[in-house]
Amino acid sequence: MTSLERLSIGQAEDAAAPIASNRLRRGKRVDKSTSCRVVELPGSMDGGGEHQLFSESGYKSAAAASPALPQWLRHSYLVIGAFAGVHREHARTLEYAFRLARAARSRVVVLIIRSVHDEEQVAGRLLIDDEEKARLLIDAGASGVVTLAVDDELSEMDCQAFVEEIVIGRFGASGVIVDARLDLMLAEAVTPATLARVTPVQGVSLHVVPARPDHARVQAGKVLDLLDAGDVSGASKLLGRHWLVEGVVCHGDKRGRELGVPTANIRLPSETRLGHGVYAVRTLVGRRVLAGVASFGTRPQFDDGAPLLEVHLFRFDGDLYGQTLRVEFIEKLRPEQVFPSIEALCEQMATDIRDAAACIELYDRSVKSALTNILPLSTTPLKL
Ligand SMILES: Cc1cc2nc3c(=O)[nH]c(=O)nc-3n(C[C@H](O)[C@H](O)[C@H](O)COP(=O)(O)O)c2cc1C
Ligand SMILES: Nc1ncnc2c1ncn2[C@@H]1O[C@H](COP(=O)(O)OP(=O)(O)OP(=O)(O)O)[C@@H](O)[C@H]1O
Repeated sequence: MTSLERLSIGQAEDAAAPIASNRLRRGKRVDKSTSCRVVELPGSMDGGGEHQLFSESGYKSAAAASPALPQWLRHSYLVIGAFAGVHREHARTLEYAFRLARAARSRVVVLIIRSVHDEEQVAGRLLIDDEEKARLLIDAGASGVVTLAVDDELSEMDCQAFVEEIVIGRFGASGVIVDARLDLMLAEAVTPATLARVTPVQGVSLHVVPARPDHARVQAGKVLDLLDAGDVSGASKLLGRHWLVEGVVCHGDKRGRELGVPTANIRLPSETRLGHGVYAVRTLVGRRVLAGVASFGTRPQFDDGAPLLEVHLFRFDGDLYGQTLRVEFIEKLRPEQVFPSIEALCEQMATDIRDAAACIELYDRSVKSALTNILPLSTTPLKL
């Protein structure tokens, strides 16, 4: 999703209607309790559009409430996995699928099977939610993303039923691409081995992306440990993109402007494990990406209150209250500290601003010279 605007979220009835418009309806945040949602992404949806995404909270509800997959997405290559965190390991599988699809002049649809473990991680903002995953996968080049949670119906399927009812029945897929370590816990484990037994009989090609050795694999847990330690650049390397958060700007203690550094305050979920400290950030404000410096923590200098993200944007003056910002973390500059005086804190903040500006300038230059595969926030791509 290039504009990174608010996604349009349909409720159950919307889901029954075909998506016919490419207009983004500015809506409320996703109601996670909705049984079935259709998320509409920008792009040409009429006459064989490119971007479509369904997110469903269970197989049964999906089958009952959602429309059949549009004709133009049938006979695609189907990538199946959990996509927890959407990191470079997933990009590798996707890249494989894109190559196959290009050669066959076909498309790639991603089927995300969402696990309970994944949901727990998402709740703590440690991993990204369905909406964010879908944005990344669509940006990376997938034509459709469907998310299914393992409900009673799905969990009772063996591999054959999974292939017959979902891979063929729902998607009409011509090929399936999976990571060698796929292990979906249904009534019978869905793994490359069980798929290999079933798919040839059903006329579906199976492509297994070979596993890399353990030490070379990216695992969501490693990313989380790095975030815990505030090592956001290390986490970015594993993710193949920057870790980011999204939140609404709320009112604070009216100190920022007095200190000469106004900060847009964003409350992150209490479980957020990002290490406290001062970071160089890039922030999406409307359609503009602005460099800035952010402090995440308890402000020991003043109150040691609840952790808060405070973002000071460079070359910006305006009212941000109530706006949704997306903040991308580039580099940690230092830990939160207590200074001998407010003046000393202000001096340090001036240094932080200079350091963050230099850090982001360097980052921008390295992106332009293509030395890094982490591209600008507005495209949030996945790269190998
Ligand atoms: C670049 C930067 C560095 C900061 N460093 C610290 C720090 O080391 N210790 C601290 O207690 N607060 C730190 N803060 C938080 C400020 O104390 C806070 O932004 C200020 O109190 C304004 O709060 P308000 O937005 O609620 O008015 C920092 C803020 C910024 C923007
Ligand atoms: N360059 C900037 N970066 C961040 N916010 C800015 C900037 N310029 C103006 N603002 C506005 O100023 C606000 C932050 O100001 P300040 O830090 O003084 O207030 P606050 O802590 O939110 O307290 P209160 O809302 O109670 O006045 C932001 O929410 C935003 O609306």
